[in-house]
Amino acid sequence: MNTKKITNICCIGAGYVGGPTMAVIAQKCPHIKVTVVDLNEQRIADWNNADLDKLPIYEPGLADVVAEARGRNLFFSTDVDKAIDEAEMIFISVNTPTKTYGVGKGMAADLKYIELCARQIARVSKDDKIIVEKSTLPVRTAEALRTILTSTGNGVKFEILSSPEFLAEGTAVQDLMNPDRFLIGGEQTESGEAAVQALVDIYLNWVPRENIVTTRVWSSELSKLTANAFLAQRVSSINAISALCEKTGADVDEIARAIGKDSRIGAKFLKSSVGFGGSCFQKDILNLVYLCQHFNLPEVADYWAQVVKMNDYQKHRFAKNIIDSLFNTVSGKKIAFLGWAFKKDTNDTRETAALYVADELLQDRAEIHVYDPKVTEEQIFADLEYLQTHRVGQYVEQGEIMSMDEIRSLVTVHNDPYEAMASAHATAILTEWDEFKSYDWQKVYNDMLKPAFVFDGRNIVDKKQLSEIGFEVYNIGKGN
Ligand SMILES: NC(=O)C1=CN([C@@H]2O[C@H](COP(=O)(O)OP(=O)(O)OC[C@H]3O[C@@H](n4cnc5c(N)ncnc54)[C@H](O)[C@@H]3O)[C@@H](O)[C@H]2O)C=CC1
Ligand SMILES: O=C(O)[C@H]1O[C@H](OP(=O)(O)OP(=O)(O)OC[C@H]2O[C@@H](n3ccc(=O)[nH]c3=O)[C@H](O)[C@@H]2O)[C@H](O)[C@@H](O)[C@@H]1O
Repeated sequence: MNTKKITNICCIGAGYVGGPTMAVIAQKCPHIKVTVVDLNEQRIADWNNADLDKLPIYEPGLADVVAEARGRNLFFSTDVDKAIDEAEMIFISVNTPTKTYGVGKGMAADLKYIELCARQIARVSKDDKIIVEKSTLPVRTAEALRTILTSTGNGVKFEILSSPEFLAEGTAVQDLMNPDRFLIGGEQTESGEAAVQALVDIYLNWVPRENIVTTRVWSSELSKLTANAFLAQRVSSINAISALCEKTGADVDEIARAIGKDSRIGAKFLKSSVGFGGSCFQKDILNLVYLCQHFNLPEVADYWAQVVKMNDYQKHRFAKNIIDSLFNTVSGKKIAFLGWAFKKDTNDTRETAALYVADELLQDRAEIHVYDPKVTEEQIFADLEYLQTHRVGQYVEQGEIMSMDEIRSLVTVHNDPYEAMASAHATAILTEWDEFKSYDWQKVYNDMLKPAFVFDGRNIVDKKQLSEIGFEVYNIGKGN
């Protein structure tokens, strides 16, 4: 096995993980050539765009990192074969969505893109390589990769490492620059340990050794699903308490502050909300549930499934509260949406709570006027269209499939938040963008219909101030 220092890396998948991760590696390791490849020509063209505002992913600080490394030792290309051939280490960073068909539909991770990568690497490679699983994968995927990679019989040797990514969107660059830890799982063989060391050496260019954790492969793979399950469970736990707060007059933010002071609990990730979104929490928990079912652990499966159920309930509760408060129907009423992204500081909308809330209101024929500082109109309609063809989840399944013509007649996307809210019956805050806090709420009030409702799904506006202006304000987890 090759134990020399790595000088040429390839990453398959130029998405939210592959792009920022490789940009940071390239910036921190000018001696390593990093090539990020993707089948999606538009995405690669966008990564190569001279105008850094047009990068395919919006992340604070990312444009500066790309500007420094691109063309020096960071390259974006569609020539996957060439990049594989030249690389000593190949990161696989392709998407692993929930299966939408066949065995494990709606639960298991769809590994078809991973398998395609493995087959392509096996076909193209002429010398030994280290393969790094960056994508989030079910435990024991490395075994399947090995079977494919070693099936050619051409004598090329592969070491497979698991190094899952823990970055969060919106803070990707910061998370990559100062990670709590980088994790590497490898085999306990001489060549396995050499491969682990090769990757440790790369991370050591900017991460202290104590923040690089090494484990067995299976532990590393399962750590990623476990971390996301624990994080999502915290959000569902505080959201469950928010429902009880609303019935009892307790304040969920005060509770979060009180319990967060306990160092065993910790203060982070206790922000009650309209529900978690994003491409990973739900997908990874469903994957975990599927694995537990597969290994005949139904009690464990049920335990984790409840985290997703609670999240569906939270989104539903928010939508239902809007309808109930607006005198039991929103038909023909104008509801402004502030925010569409699944969290602030990202243009990513995958599994965003806003989509599910919009769907429930559209079922009742509300007119929705959306403003989001970073999400495009095209993306919002693509999300709504996707939902019509993938009605999965305890509440959306009950909804009827709507035609895109009807949806387009009910949904308007605005570039100006004040226009979105003018003459609205209600404003719903779905994403915690900072700019929403500093709006001229008196002007908003003047322009809205009365009674003017604000449903704050992120608890970011000052309820007292808005109530004094005259708004009817509903928060999450605050007895009204
Ligand atoms: N989005 C996030 O914040 C995080 C995601 N992850 C995990 O990382 C993985 C990737 O996620 P994202 O970057 O969000 O996905 P993404 O969908 O943004 O990017 C994946 C890219 O892979 C490309 N691709 C798929 N098959 C390919 C092939 N055979 N050859 C070349 N390119 C191919 C796609 O065209 C796409 O551009 C997933 O497993 C996800 O669970 C892990 C941590 C954070
Ligand atoms: O595997 C992944 O994809 C990533 O998933 C999450 O990152 P991400 O989904 O980008 O963003 P988070 O900050 O975790 O937020 C997820 C959702 O939970 C919500 N959330 C988060 C925290 C909180 O206290 N309350 C809350 O409602 C957010 O608004 C958002 O909708 C994890 O935080 C990352 O460590 C992980 O790498």
